[in-house]
Amino acid sequence: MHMSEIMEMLIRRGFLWQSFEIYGGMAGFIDYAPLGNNLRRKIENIWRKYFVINERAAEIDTPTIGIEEVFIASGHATSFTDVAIECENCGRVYRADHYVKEKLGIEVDETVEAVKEVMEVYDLKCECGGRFKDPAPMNLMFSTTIGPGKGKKGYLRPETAQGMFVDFKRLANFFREKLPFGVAQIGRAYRNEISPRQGVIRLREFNQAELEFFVHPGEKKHPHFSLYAKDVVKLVDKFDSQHEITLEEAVEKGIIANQILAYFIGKTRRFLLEIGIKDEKLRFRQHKDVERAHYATDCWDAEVLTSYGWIEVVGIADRTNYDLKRHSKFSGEDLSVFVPYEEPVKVKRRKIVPILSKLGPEFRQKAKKVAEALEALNVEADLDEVEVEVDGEKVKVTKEFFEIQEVEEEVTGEKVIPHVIEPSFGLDRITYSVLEHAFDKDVVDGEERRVLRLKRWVSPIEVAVLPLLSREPFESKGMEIVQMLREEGIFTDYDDSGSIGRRYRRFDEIGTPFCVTVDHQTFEDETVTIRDRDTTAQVRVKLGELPSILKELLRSEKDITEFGEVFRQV
Ligand SMILES: Nc1ncnc2c1ncn2[C@@H]1O[C@H](COP(=O)(O)OP(=O)(O)OP(=O)(O)O)[C@@H](O)[C@H]1O
Repeated sequence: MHMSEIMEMLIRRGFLWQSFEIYGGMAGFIDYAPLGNNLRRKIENIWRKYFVINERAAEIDTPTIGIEEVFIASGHATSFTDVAIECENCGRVYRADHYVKEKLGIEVDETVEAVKEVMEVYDLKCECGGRFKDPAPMNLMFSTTIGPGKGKKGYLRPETAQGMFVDFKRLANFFREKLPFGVAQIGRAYRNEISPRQGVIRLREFNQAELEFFVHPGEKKHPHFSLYAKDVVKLVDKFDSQHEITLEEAVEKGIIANQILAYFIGKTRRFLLEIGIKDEKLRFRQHKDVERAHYATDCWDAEVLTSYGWIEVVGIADRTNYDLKRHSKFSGEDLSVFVPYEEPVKVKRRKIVPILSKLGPEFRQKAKKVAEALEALNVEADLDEVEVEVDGEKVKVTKEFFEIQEVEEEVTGEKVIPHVIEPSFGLDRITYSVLEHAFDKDVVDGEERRVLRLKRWVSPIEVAVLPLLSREPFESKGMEIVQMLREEGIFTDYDDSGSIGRRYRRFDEIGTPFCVTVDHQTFEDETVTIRDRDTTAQVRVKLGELPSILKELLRSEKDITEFGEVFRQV
């Protein structure tokens, strides 16, 4: 099976098209054609079932353009870079680590220094034979201007995640300040990838489904871990050691940093299997220390084997509280939640008691804020002077303005900035991998056929209604059945052109799991045949029972022969 053979089929049959095709196309952009679009939507809905409905989580939708402040705080404005190399002769620009891997077969750290060294040692040249300029970092965000004239600087979001961090205060309130909770977002993300030469794998505009799961920093556990604890997963750790191990053991041995990461690895695996990724072509690879994003402590990628090699389709990262802390610092908002203790505890502390009669005349309108800042301080020893911050300004307060007293207080809880575990899914890579893994060929009736063995519940067209002969009354009966199935919410197509064998092949090629045929007997006893794409077996069923039988077949992997008299078994 070759990549170009699959791509040819996907384009011809209406799954994926090159964007701007009539103008020559543009690398890094694809159109979802009717079938591909339906497939991706179905995958999204299954994702929702796993990561929103089945968690204490909610889905939101925030703008795809972000104001500059957001990306300064998140670090993307300075750190979201790849190292680029530009040819002095032909002007082509490459992503350095990819070019080095392709030409020299070695991995290079994504730093300017490391790339420079490799270029010198191996005397790396451009494909045109030209010399490269010095490597330089290139920011991957698309920038834009919001509003007329000079306007305000903005960026197209490189991930959906920031929208969820920026809304954290409202979200915490929505979840009644009770941890853990998750926030999900499905939407477009944009990265000005340097040299997107891998077709549908590296896009400049792509679709992400991200879950930010906020937890107490001291409780990196998930209440439903037992659901996946015994699942055996293939892991490649940061030292390149391979393990085939239960998730429970991987946590016990410290291969996976915490239980909640393991939980999401398990859940991600089950989701990917449900949509049709093959288990034997799926592994989880831990990021090496040098590879991890600027915000993460531990990170695992779900990688899928395709004709492009192993590709990352999901990143599952422990982002700690990096993002919330940064947004808190840059916005001045308190992004902590108050976590109550099971029992209040008594603590002794030395407290500053401000002397208000003296503070007033000295600090005037700021006096109240100075007093509050003084009260909030914890002091270890007697002090002659303390410093507090009021409205961003540092203020020195000498001891004539306060007393230090030891008090016993009842503390009912603490403020914490939650940590976040983030499973981040690339829907385009996933959709493409599902198509590749489903692509198959076999021999039916002595002829080679191409068949897309998609899981029934993701197939873009679920049922095809085919009149045996393209004339009346077969056609009207066929259209009547189409209408009946569509009203039941089944994605149904109708085809009356060409021989019945050719029509079956057409629907096999696009992965339609069932074909319903109107034949002579239909008019005698109100029955039709259903044909199964994978086994090509056919059964005869009563027309009145057709919708319920198809619905049951479409949500299960049941054998068609359970549902009716076998009409033809190949
Ligand atoms: N340019 C892209 N085109 C399509 N999907 C992408 C692209 N960049 C990232 N993704 C998807 O989004 C997911 C989460 O993004 P993340 O930031 O972890 O990717 P990444 O590690 O930067 O990807 P890569 O190393 O391949 O550039 C990835 O697992 C991937 O499936």
